Amino acid sequence: MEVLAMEKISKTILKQVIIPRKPESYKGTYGKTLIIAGSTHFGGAAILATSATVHAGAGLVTVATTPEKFTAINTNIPEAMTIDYHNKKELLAAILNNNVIAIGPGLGTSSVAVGLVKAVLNNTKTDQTVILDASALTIIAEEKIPLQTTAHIIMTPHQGEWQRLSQLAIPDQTEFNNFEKIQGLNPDAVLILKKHHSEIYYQDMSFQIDAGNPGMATGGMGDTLTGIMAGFISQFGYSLATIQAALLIHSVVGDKLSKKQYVVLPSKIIEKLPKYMAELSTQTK
Ligand SMILES: NC(=O)C1=CN([C@@H]2O[C@H](COP(=O)(O)OP(=O)(O)OC[C@H]3O[C@@H](n4cnc5c(N)ncnc54)[C@H](OP(=O)(O)O)[C@@H]3O)[C@@H](O)[C@H]2O)[C@@H](O)CC1
Ligand SMILES: Nc1ncnc2c1ncn2[C@@H]1O[C@H](COP(=O)(O)OP(=O)(O)O)[C@@H](O)[C@H]1O
Ligand SMILES: [Mg+2]
Repeated sequence: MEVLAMEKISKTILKQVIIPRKPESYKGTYGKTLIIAGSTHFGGAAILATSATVHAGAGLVTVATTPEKFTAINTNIPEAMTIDYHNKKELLAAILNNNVIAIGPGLGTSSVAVGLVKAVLNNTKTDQTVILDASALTIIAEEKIPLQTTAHIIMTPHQGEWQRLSQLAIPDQTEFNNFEKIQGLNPDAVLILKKHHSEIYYQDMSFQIDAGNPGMATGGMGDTLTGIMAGFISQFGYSLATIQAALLIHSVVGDKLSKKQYVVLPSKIIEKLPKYMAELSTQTK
């Protein structure tokens, strides 16, 4: 039986992580990120994840998607580069060349998508971070693909996706059971379980955010979190603090917007990020 509440993540983490940029820096300083996302019916997920990554501060962002979405992506996020994820050679080069790889938003579960998930898990290594979200998690669950990369792994399921992956019905997704399932998948993987007051499982520690609201129950909200997570790790480096800050800022901005907006749009959270990050980075600690 769970008696103690999980540790809450304090907002001070935001000021610790979001520090002023060094004058001599350049785009390479803030990391290279590859977003593998989108398919015929889910172009918006790729746009939101990519836009969130760019707005969160990743130095160079490439999106691997289906070419029919290039125009939409280039129009919405001209800062991002595009590659065709059907082109195995280009895709492999991109997997090898990026520090952070986020895969899954709007990818669907086609045979092409299955191949993309396998390509990422088979070709990433120690100094990289792989963020597994949405369709990538569904594919891993359905195809029973082992999480065998030596890269850092962050899984970001909602409760339905975690049910598929862990076989735990939602009422059974307790702290104890979740830790046990992570051990079976990959003991080094980080789990971000998205819900009202989302949870982080990191090594043998667990944390919860005390932010977020039902106005955020809007399609594309998780795709946006994936982009923020990718952008933060790319820019601030992989650490527990970076993961906590990315998860928290998404909901803190969501809460700010919900004061005046009944429904919180993912694109509005993205738009607000750079200004809020500037405010945090200049505040005294
Ligand atoms: N604009 C775009 O392009 C968008 C594209 N998107 C892309 O669509 C793809 C499919 O992703 P998905 O999350 O929409 O559907 P899926 O994987 O079938 O999971 C839903 C199942 O889980 C259940 N469920 C239980 N608890 C839940 C919870 N807390 N939160 C959510 N669901 C919960 C739920 O139960 P129900 O709602 O039926 O009660 C249902 O049975 C993926 O690639 C994604 O990136 C979206 O991001 C939207 C915007
Ligand atoms: N009632 C709620 N309270 C707090 N946060 C919520 C609520 N509903 C949704 N969210 C947040 O919105 C996001 C939804 O993610 P997800 O279901 O993956 O969206 P999508 O796949 O449509 O992009 C998560 O970060 C979740 O925590
Ligand atoms: Mg999602």
